[in-house]
Amino acid sequence: MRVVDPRLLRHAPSARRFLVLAGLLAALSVAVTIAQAVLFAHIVVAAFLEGSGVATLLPALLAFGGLALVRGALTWALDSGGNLAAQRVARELRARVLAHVVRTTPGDVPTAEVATATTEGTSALEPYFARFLPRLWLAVLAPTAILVWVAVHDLPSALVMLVTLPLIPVFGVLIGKLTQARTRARWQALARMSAHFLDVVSGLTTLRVHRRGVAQARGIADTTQAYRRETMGVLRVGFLSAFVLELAATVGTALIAAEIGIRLVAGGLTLQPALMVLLLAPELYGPLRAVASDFHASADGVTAASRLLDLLRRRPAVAVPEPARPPRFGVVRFEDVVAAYPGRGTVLDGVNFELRPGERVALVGASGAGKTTLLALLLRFADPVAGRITVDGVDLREFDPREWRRLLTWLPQRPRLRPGAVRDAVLCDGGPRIAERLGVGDLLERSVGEDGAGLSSGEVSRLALARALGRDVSLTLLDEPTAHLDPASAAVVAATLRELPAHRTVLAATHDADLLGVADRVVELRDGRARQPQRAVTS
Ligand SMILES: Nc1ncnc2c1ncn2[C@@H]1O[C@H](COP(=O)(O)OP(=O)(O)OP(=O)(O)O)[C@@H](O)[C@H]1O
Repeated sequence: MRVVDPRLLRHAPSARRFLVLAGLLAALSVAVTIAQAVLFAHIVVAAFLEGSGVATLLPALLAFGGLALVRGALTWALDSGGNLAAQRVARELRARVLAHVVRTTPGDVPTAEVATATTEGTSALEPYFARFLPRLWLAVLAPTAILVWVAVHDLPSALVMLVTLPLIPVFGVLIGKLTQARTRARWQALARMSAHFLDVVSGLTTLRVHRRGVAQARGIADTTQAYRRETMGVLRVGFLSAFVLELAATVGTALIAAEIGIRLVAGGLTLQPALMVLLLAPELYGPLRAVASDFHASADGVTAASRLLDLLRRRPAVAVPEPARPPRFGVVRFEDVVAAYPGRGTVLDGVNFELRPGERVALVGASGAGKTTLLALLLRFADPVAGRITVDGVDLREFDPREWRRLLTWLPQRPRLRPGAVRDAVLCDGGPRIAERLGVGDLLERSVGEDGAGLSSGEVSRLALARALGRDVSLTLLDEPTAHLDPASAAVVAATLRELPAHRTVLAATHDADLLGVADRVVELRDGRARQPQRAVTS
């Protein structure tokens, strides 16, 4: 596992800036630490061996106090800078991931995974930035600078330091390997728990109907227990690592103290360098010990970040050329369009047909014939695997899908409303009037919860229809618009379609006789092809 993922630096500019800033602050902090040790040794020797008075030592004492303040300020700056960077990076990554997943095929998004990674995952970045990264810099800079400084002033002590120092990284790596496996297992358990919970909640009605509620509660308890076990495992490794590393650092410092003591007694060393080395010894091991014991925080942060970054690696479902052409509506032509799903094979196998501006076309075909798939291609949820769809001769792939979708409205088979005030969800040019005609006008003052909670599915369908028909756009795509409606409402939909302004083009997948009556043309999908357009049956 890399302690700093280069992709993180690429995708989150705040991470790059913080890494540079943390390096500078850490370098300053190391310089201040060394200066403090030198000053302290000087003050002690001057006061106790040379008998200097307070007046003589005042500048040195003031400088020492000043350095202590600077060191405190640097530690504070590193901490709060880290917290700030973590929040910024979390925001940047969350925005990127969410913007990216909406470009992948709807239904193909691992919802629970995205939810976990962008909430729990991003909060795991906080200890990583606020603690681990600054300490990583200190762990690189402090031992190097202290070793060089001590080597210049007392070579034997530097040699002892050089021999004992690797103890900590060695223990750190051993424990790190254990931490890494444990952390990965913990994240997997968390993702499993979230996905399972989401599945259960979305299927709650079905579970109640089939009296499977209690069994599912047991399932939730089991996945929660598995997550608890993994979390405790990670904590155990964390405590173990803290103990082992503390021991290694203490042994290292003790060896240096013993070596210095012996040479001091034997007269091979004077007090000032001895004191300085003794003061610097804990500073040599300290940052390494801190970074090694924080490895589990880093492992959590790195794992969380790499899960977010992996989501960014998911290829978008549709290609977007740079620069994308601004879309203009016109004649839509399907030219030998082939569509396929992995594991299902070809659904549309050379579809050819034309949709002229202002036409009302009904799309019919047996269940599974590919009507929804054809609408999905027009919506650019996917691109044809062969052939092309053109708008006034321009390949649909030339346009930015988001810009293209601004020219359309779409009523899916299972429509949803944005949670909140119903009026806001349906707010569009003619929406409220159509809602009124469909008998759901009074619902506009109500509010709707997640997934349509608080409204019946028929009410959601009618409100969504009002939204789709009410927006004055070029192309309206309707997928079984009357499937969940009573005959009276279906007749209103047909009448509304008939009254739509002439410039609006409508393509509706339907079997409803009323709607077929409104259509200028009927296109039938059979055996993966669009059959010769027939004249619509006029009502
Ligand atoms: N995401 C998917 N992965 C694999 N196969 C799929 C996927 N979506 C649809 N299919 C398959 O593609 C075929 C066409 O599906 P599609 O939903 O386009 O048909 P449809 O004509 O709209 O059917 P219906 O009238 O029942 O809504 C079906 O056999 C379906 O099982």
